[in-house]
Amino acid sequence: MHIALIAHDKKKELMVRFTIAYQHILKDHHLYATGTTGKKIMDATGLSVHRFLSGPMGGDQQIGALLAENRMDCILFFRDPLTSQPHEPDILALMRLADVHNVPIATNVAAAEVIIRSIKQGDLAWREIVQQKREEGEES
Ligand SMILES: O=C(CO)COP(=O)(O)O
Repeated sequence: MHIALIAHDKKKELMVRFTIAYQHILKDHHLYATGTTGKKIMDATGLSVHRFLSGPMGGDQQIGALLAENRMDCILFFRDPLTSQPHEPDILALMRLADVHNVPIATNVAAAEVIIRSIKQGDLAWREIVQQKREEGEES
């Protein structure tokens, strides 16, 4: 499973604690993150994370590009709804693309816990079929 991890500044500590708690599941998947979030996760857990640019510099858009190609299977995005973000349009675009492509997206830790447990149970295995179809389409 290709999993994107993103957290706004006031939610980064929560994301770090989340990734420590679910490290035993996350370690079996391909992890991606925006720049600062990814660094904090790697420092705290030792997990291998592919880091994109920092969110305000275009990291959300880079993850959005993978979503648009159906190369991302779920997004765990701990948003801060109480602080305005300079790159709000990028954030909205990311969430829109998740809806366009039916990619599960959690925007808070409670939803992220549901998604991570369902990944463990294999409930998102249907995403592998989506990926397979995409790869077949690329070959033809
Ligand atoms: O701003 C973000 C998401 O919108 C997160 O970016 P950073 O992980 O680089 O702080």
